[in-house]
Amino acid sequence: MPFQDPEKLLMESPFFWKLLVYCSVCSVLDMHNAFLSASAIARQYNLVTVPMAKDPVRVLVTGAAGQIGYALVPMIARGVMLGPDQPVILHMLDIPPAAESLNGVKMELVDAAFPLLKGVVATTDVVEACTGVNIAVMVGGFPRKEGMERKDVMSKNVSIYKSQASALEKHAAANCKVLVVANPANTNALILKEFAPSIPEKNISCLTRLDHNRALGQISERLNVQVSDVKNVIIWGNHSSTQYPDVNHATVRTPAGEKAVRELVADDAWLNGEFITTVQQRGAAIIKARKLSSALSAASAACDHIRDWVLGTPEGTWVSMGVYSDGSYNVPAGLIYSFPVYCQNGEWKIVQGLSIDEFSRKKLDLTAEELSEEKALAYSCLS
Ligand SMILES: NC(=O)c1ccc[n+]([C@@H]2O[C@H](COP(=O)([O-])OP(=O)(O)OC[C@H]3O[C@@H](n4cnc5c(N)ncnc54)[C@H](O)[C@@H]3O)[C@@H](O)[C@H]2O)c1
Ligand SMILES: O=C(O)C[C@H](O)C(=O)O
Repeated sequence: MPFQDPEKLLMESPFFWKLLVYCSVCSVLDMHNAFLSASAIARQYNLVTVPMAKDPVRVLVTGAAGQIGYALVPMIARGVMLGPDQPVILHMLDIPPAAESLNGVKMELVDAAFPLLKGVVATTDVVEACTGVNIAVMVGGFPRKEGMERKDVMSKNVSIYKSQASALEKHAAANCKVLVVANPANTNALILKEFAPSIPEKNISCLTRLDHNRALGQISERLNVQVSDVKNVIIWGNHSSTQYPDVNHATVRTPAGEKAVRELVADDAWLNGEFITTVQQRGAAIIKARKLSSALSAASAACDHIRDWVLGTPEGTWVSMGVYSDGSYNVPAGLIYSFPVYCQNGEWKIVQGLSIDEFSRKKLDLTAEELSEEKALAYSCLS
């Protein structure tokens, strides 16, 4: 049932008004007490059906003054992430040089008068930001600048994720779900996991849903079908140019039933070549076109990721999430690697038993190797 304001529902009930008049008389025209008495009686005796309002969920967005943050926070406040009946309290963290801009975002959130938004914490204090949060979307990080080596950017970001891991571990709500967006997303998530040992590994993930959605988009354009009719692509591995977008199990809903993407595209050269490189390089193509990295699609994918994780994936549909490898599909355990997952009751499970051909095997191994190298580099930066 959609969320309805209980007080408004009470006011709309003719019976409530009769009761109110009666209680007013009894309270000798003390209307405030009369209202409280009438609503208490009405609720106690179930005279009016009033749905229970949900408690707000606290959602942390780090790097909230940045460009993904600016696209993401209104989506969360509108119910795109957790549903149209779920009130939220936004916790927004950024660093002191961005404090004024962060405050501007807070002002805009107030001005937008989102009915689901029950509070905003805008802070540069990591402890205040993390306190009591149920969901943490980690977007904050140091962008790569001209002349910087890969190791320099890795070094800055893994130190941020090491310190924010401790703050989340100590101050977030029990069972807080964490999504790392900032690059290198898989390795930042791994560092967060390693330095927050009391957060269960099943609660830490990284964003590869943007790549998954990009793959759906490419197939939909190629076949000229609705993107919502395409499903079960897979992104394996790293959110980098070694990721493997795999369509071997993907299908399209057609008037004649579900058909395999490979059969409909009927062009293996395209599927094994240009399709893969287009998805792998899409982030770079956006940077080239916009002179900025993707933001609205990244924010939308972050909402998709959390929504499916919390509310479940549709029957027969899987999505891609960067999660802690348990050795499934012979991917080395101990990496944060993107797998196909089903979600139910707030938990993800890796889809098992999919066939992996020789072409795919090489691609799964290549991206795993890159992740192992990143892990070693991250540890060398921290030591
Ligand atoms: N995984 C994905 O699919 C995906 C997609 C797009 C972008 N990204 C990555 O997301 C990150 C954010 O992108 P953006 O375009 O919003 O960048 P941005 O530079 O616009 O914003 C980053 C924000 O993080 C803040 N920040 C820096 N250090 C911080 C810290 N220690 N704590 C809190 N905040 C901090 C900065 O002040 C800034 O406001 C980048 O690393 C980008 O590469 C990932
Ligand atoms: O920020 C980037 O390097 C690209 C980003 O991860 C993306 O996939 O759009």
